[in-house]
Amino acid sequence: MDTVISNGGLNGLGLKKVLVVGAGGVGCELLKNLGMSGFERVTLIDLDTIDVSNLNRQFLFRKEHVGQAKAKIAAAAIEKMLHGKCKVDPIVGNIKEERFSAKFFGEFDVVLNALDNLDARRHVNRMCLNAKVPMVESGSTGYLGQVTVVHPGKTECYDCNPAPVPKTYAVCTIRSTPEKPVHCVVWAKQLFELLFGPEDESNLLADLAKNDEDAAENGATPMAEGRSLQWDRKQSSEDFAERVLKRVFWNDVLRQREVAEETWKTRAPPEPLDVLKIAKQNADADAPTNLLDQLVWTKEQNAKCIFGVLKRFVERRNDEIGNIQFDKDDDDVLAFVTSAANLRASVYGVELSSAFAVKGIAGNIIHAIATTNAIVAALIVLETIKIVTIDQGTDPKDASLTTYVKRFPNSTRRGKFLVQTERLQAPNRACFVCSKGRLELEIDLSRKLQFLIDKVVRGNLGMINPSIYATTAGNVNIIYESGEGLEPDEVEMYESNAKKSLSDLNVGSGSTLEIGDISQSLNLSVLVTHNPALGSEADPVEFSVTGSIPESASAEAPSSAVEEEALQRSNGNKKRRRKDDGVVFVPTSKKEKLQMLSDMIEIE
Ligand SMILES: Nc1ncnc2c1ncn2[C@@H]1O[C@H](COP(=O)(O)OP(=O)(O)OP(=O)(O)O)[C@@H](O)[C@H]1O
Ligand SMILES: [Zn+2]
Repeated sequence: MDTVISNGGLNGLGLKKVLVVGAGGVGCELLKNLGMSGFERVTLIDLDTIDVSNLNRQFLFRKEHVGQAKAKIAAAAIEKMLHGKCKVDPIVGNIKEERFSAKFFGEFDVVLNALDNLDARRHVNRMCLNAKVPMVESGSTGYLGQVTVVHPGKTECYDCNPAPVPKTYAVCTIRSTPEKPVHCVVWAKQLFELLFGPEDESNLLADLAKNDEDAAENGATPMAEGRSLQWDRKQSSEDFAERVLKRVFWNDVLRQREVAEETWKTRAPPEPLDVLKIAKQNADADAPTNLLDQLVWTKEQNAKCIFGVLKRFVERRNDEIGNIQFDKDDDDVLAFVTSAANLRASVYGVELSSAFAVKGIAGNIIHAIATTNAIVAALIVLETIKIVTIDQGTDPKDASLTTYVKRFPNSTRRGKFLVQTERLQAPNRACFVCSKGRLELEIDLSRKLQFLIDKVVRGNLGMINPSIYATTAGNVNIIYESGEGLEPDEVEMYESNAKKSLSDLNVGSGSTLEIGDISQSLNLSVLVTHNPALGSEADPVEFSVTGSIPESASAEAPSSAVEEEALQRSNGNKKRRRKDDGVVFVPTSKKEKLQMLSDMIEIE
């Protein structure tokens, strides 16, 4: 430790200001490497507290730190380890908060991502582009790892390659012909969201709730359309549990046997289960309590578990019902999803799974491997040193690299390698983030504005506080705004708009949406095409977004001078400037890349 050089250190690394985002598996390794390499001025942001499950690989944390802020404990551990030579400034917070503005990012020489989710990565990418600060991006998933560098305006940004779409399943497989545990887990998650989550018209089981003939039969008042399986406030917890169980494991299974008669000629038909009877008859079979061992529960245990947990939601968490998000770390949620998936599996003759396995499938988890994290963190530091010591005038494409850590060595003429490098590419001229590319959106216009906001604008485009202007036949309409500074009547108006369909808001085929997020300094032009077939059983893809090169972009390079201010406020009046509607070119497809980001790995 005493070998650390001070006074700016070797190559002046000690004077460089580094921002590290994330103090998890990769972050802990990275902080140690930075300190040991001679970096002395590090700012560290993490929003989370230390969990017992972090201790096996996040080696800066000890048992006594559980429950405390990661950023603070990691900073203190590094300072102690390096006798105060490396000063780590901890910030407990979400990097997406507005206080972390482009000015904040601009104070650093380099930003290092050690994150575990796509949203935060995309946001940091945008902030670094705005602040013109180089960023090192990383990912680690099981045996696979990836490190790459973004030099704003000079190399590809994080959004230049469209994110892989998470695996979706044909609605009918989930709804009526599950064959694998994963199909049952996806179904159970959907059922959970239907019963306890926010209203979502794209829930795969929405129709299950609609034909609720037995709601009336059981004396329950049918709720709003599509929600009749939900808890009716007048209902006891036991009645609610009975109704749900009878509905999904008995009545609906009988219906599936009739409806899909053809299917059962080639495979065994589903067998309805009287879950309530099983749960009550086996009063002495223990309901499972340990969710993390790898035992597979029996049918009886699953029955007891689901009956218990359904009642528990009503008895203890009724004020949250309608707003509970799926969370793999919420024990009630995991107990529900495991037992529901396993009972479904029993009905369809699919093998049952342990809660541990279900947690992995439902949360898309691939267990972290400390060695991969260590390799990734080492690569991040190598790229960082190159960035901060690079000679002015050197093309960053000649210095920085993308590196993949692979599970199996690939053979090359020079031998077999577990680590493979690739040159950085120039920005994708159709990228809507760094090159002002135009976007085309195909969507069913009977969808609600809320769907557009949640799935397209926040989900697909990665915006946080969007504003949306629609232009149809030359008329401009402000249909949505969010973020701070809105008047109460505006908030009310936009909430009411969110419930309307896009066509009711005058958005038609050929309309242009100008979608902006001031916090990300991002404004986009999106050309809309109506496609009523999207999101149907035959075509489960709910919408499609494709990038294109705007006609106005210069042939040589994307220019930040093309920057437009589509959304501008002045004197309380909203004014806007519009970019020409250019002819749209579809870009040639980008080279195939290994997709290793931890949260996007396919389940199968
Ligand atoms: N928006 C964000 N702002 C700040 N920190 C974030 C943000 N999103 C994620 N992080 C932090 O990034 C780190 C990622 O680390 P890692 O992948 O090891 O995840 P983990 O939550 O510690 O472990 P696991 O998910 O494997 O249980 C976490 O500490 C997490 O709190
Ligand atoms: Zn880009």
